[in-house]
Amino acid sequence: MSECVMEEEERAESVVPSCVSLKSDRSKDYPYNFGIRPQGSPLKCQKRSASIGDSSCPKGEKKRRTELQTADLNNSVSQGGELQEVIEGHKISLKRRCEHVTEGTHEAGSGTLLNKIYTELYITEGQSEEVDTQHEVRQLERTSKKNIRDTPIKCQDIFKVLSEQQRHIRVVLTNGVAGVGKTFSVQKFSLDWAEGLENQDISLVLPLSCRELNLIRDEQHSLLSLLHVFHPTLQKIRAEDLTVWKLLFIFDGLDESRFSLGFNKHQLISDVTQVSSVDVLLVNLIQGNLLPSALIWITSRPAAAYQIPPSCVDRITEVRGFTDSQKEEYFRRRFSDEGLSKRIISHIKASRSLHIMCLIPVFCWITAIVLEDMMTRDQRGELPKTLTDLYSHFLRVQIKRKKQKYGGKQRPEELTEADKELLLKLGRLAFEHLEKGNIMAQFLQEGGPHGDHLFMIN
Ligand SMILES: Nc1ncnc2c1ncn2[C@@H]1O[C@H](COP(=O)(O)OP(=O)(O)OP(=O)(O)O)[C@@H](O)[C@H]1O
Repeated sequence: MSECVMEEEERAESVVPSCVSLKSDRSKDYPYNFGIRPQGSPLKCQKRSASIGDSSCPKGEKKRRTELQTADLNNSVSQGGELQEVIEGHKISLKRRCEHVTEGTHEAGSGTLLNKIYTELYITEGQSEEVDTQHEVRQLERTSKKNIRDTPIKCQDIFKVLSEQQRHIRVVLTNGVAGVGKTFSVQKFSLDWAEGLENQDISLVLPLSCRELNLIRDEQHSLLSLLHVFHPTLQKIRAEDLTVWKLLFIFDGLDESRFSLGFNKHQLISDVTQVSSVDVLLVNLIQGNLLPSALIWITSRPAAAYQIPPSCVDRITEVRGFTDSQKEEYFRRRFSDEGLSKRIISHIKASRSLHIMCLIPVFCWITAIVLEDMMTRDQRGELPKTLTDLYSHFLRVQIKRKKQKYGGKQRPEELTEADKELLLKLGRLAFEHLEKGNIMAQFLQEGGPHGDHLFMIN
């Protein structure tokens, strides 16, 4: 999909690390969030403390030890309670950030509820074999018609052992093309967990966006300090807690990572307090040298997934997008006006290319934005039937929204000379980068009237 999208409020703020906030501009909105179900941490602490005893001790020493054990136990119990609080706080904060997606001109955090618009995705275990070089409409058409022998799997089940042949699933790699819903899946998985609905055997879910990890690429960290940086609510968590709890690390958007993950040659790290470069920490986590019992979920566009050696991966899944009935469900959920959703659905069904492209959720979103605008406000124009039509209208709607949000003297529909110049420059930039084979690039336009703007060719 070649699109040049202006990054603005259209994307939800990344819910991952709040302290290193960078507005996302991948397919659109994102966020994550996590919670925890402490698996009785005080109990585990008690066990650890109680094992200190040694029957071969002399009497005085034994008494002293007993006293020490009791103190340690009390300490652990109170720390366990404190830990529980920290975890609950983290859960609440992540839930808050995960439950909304910010779209349109909504202020960050006040957008649509994820659960209102989230539509079940078609996810399979396994992945398509070949890299497809056909035009994307043909590609998608073939994909949707392909006799898929891979097994459908629900997002919330990706770490579950589903058949007798399967062993423990520690590392899951989820592939999917741009805009197919990988980040939304991460967000939904996290929200369900934070709300206590799914995967409650996991103590702590830790989402880390690869894009945001890039920001500390040149820094040295231990795994513990890295967590503190990206999840400040977990400041009080200690090294030993990480080994006791069942953790899930989620690395979303491997394709955006600028790390070179050297799986063949790297420093071995098994201590969560040992400082190293971030890429070395990631490799050790994925390989299981560091926190061997932690679960790891990596999402990636297919072209970048090769970075993870197959030997490290216990399960590969692929987000395939929406089936035909899920496409309809998406539009029904999105619009409370039933008449409008019916009209949109029948328009999409009548246009072969739009219908095929709506396999990809982000395309459903673009279609929804454009058709809603045209059907409710601008009824004169002919509805777009081709992709070029649709993208042109999308650009127009985005410019209009930007003007509505930031104000301005001219009518929102009108393009100023400056708008036209900017659009032509963006077009030229996109074209030049596509010619160079850069299918994804970000540019920062500094000093704009409303601060910096991030543009992405994607
Ligand atoms: N399950 C879903 N229900 C409703 N809308 C969805 C769903 N999945 C994705 N979308 C829509 O598609 C957009 C893109 O999804 P998402 O960001 O999750 O894609 P992605 O696979 O992570 O893309 P990229 O590889 O570009 O990061 C979302 O912002 C949302 O508008």
